[in-house]
Amino acid sequence: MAGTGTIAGPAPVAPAITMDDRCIRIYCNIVGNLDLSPRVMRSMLDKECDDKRSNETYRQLMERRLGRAYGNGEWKKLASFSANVLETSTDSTKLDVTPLFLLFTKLFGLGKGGAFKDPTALLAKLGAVKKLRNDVMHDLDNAVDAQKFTELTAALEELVREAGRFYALPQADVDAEVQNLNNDIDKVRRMDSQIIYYWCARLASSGKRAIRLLWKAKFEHEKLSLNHETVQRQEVFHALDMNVRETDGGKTVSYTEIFEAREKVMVVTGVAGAGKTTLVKNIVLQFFNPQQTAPGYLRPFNQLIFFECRDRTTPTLSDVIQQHYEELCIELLKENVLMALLRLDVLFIIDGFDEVNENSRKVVLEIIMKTWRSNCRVLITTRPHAVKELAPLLRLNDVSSTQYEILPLTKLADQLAFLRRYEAALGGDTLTGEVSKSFESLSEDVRSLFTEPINLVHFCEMHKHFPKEISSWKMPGDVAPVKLRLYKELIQTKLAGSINEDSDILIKDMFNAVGAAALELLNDDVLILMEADHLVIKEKIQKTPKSNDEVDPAAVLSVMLKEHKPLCSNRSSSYEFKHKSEQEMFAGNYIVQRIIGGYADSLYSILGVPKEGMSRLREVLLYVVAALSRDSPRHLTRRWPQLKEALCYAGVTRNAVMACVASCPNAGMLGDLVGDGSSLHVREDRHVDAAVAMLSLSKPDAVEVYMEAAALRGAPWGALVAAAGGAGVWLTLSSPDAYEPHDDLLLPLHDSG
Ligand SMILES: Nc1ncnc2c1ncn2[C@@H]1O[C@H](COP(=O)(O)OP(=O)(O)OP(=O)(O)O)[C@@H](O)[C@H]1O
Repeated sequence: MAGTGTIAGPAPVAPAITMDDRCIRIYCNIVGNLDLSPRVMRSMLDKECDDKRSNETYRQLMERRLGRAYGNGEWKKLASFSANVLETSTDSTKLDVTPLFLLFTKLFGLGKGGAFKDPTALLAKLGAVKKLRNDVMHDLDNAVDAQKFTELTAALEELVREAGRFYALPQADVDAEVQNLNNDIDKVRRMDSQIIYYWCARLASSGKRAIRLLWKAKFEHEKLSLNHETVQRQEVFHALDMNVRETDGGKTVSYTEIFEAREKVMVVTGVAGAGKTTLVKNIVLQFFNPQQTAPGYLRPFNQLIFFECRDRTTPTLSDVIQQHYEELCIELLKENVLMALLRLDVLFIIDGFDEVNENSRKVVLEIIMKTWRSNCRVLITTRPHAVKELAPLLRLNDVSSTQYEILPLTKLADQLAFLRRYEAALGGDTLTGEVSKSFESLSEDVRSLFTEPINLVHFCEMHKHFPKEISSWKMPGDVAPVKLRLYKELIQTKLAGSINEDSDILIKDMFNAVGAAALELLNDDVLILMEADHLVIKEKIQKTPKSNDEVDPAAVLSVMLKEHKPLCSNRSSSYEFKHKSEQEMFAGNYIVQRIIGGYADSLYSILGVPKEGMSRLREVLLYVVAALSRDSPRHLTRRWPQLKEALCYAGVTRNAVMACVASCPNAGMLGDLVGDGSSLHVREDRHVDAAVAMLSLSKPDAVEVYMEAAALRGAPWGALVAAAGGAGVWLTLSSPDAYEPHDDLLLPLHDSG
């Protein structure tokens, strides 16, 4: 069979052909659609393009007929996935059914030499052949259907005869072509195991089934980062929206719509924890789900290849193929399986381009170079900063792409829906709704810390591990102590395997390195870190005493910082703590460690900021007081005069003082800050206890209580009146029931003076 792509690689030992009838049917359909159809169409194309110059590409021919050149955007829109092959091919040998069909439709639209012939009948016959190709290549049930091959042979004969009419060929020529076609059809029926289409048939027949188990085992479950609990990945999957980067202002689309892009390469970007890997793993699971036929957006693909850029051990694409189709590669050789695969309709997924290394870069490049055919598509995920490295790689290989950005979950309804899935998956039959209820009860400020999926999963984990702390979160800063513990455990997981010793001290030192930088940046009023700042912190982490070469400081930092891709490709990335309160948390933690570590330095020299600039550290100082009161009250007492002064310079508010004391009762000495001659305001029931603690150490002129009667009834109101001593107590009660008696709340005031 001429031009059928006989195997170019080392010939495998010819297998004993014990093909079952099913495989023969698939073989016929594959050869019919991948070989016979294009050959018939190519011979027609040569007639249609008899004016084509030998060194002219099909794009150039179309431009000549159009009378002008296409703009690049116009061309991409017009030629879609076939753009590349049509602008590089000067003959039809590399064109298969999809670009051929497209070419015919466009050429007919352009007309030839002013003459117009109605192509409707011919296009209908071409369309029938193209439809059969897609039916067979996208659905195995059709590929095993012998009737499809019968339909195809009939459709091809009709096409040859219709082309004869359209191009006014002599009847004898048409009959000869039909005879040739029938001879080829007969040859197909006597299967040839030495041609590439045989391997294609084997792949189409058993390839998907062979790797289904591989991916199911790898991806079916998701292990949570902290408690090693697992959830079914597909059960918790939340369909995230995407922003199309190319369109200014950004159109929002669902993740399935990214496959509607005209470009063959789709690049999905997202910050750390935005859900890139989760997205592609779910796509893999959906593709291989044995229970259902693949969802519509995946139906055009016959095979799926998944490659992770963090892989350092797979040097070539054929090795990747070997991992996918181990058994077939033993029999057919990996190079041949790869060659055959590239003839099928394949989706290549490349995950985590930002983690690419010397080896995996070669594989990525091979994928990009070998998938020029219109039947392959490539989905690449990356953190935003690496786009500037990926874009030139694509450009250099003349590949156009569409870029999408995963959108954060900013709406409460979406956040709750996300949490409920995890809660249901973790709670088994006992869904209590506690996690989502607890989240819903948080203030909007606090909730704004949880817009990336990873943070929402952390919330679930914190809820499980530290539920009491969560119920006391009132401000973003409240999340910090619990987060710190969580960060510690996340880094421990990141470092697992790279350190042998107890990681506690190493992590403490790393936190200090990051905290010192966070403090310095706050002092300079800097929230965005430039590449140089990032480098300095990385060096500090590397120099921590228990660190070693195995510890990757960038990986440790990626747990704490989020990265921003520059808009301009010649600029470097910038970084940011996941929230300002987290920067304050790391800075505060560093100060606490310096104080507890027994350093004699004055507070001001630790803070490194003059009194006038102290307001920048307001929240940091409150964090320090709260942390010391929790972890080492004696150090709080010892440092209190300095801290009090700094807090005064920082202009800490009464409300903030009250909130701080409320979350750390040992911090009652903050009452000092309320000062003589002023009054203490109590507006929340949880602050009543705090006010009692503060009054034991300071004596304001008055205590003013503004509260709902029911709330005050549940608080130690009597103790507050007693602690107020000589200070005047001013009580303003509110109640939904105007006639409800409140005599009980007046009782403690009796004899109070
Ligand atoms: N769409 C989603 N549905 C449910 N959970 C998700 C989703 N996306 C992410 N998650 C959760 O967030 C975690 C982090 O997501 P993922 O690893 O996919 O992020 P990423 O963008 O690949 O991050 P990185 O850049 O750090 O590799 C996942 O392990 C999963 O628990």
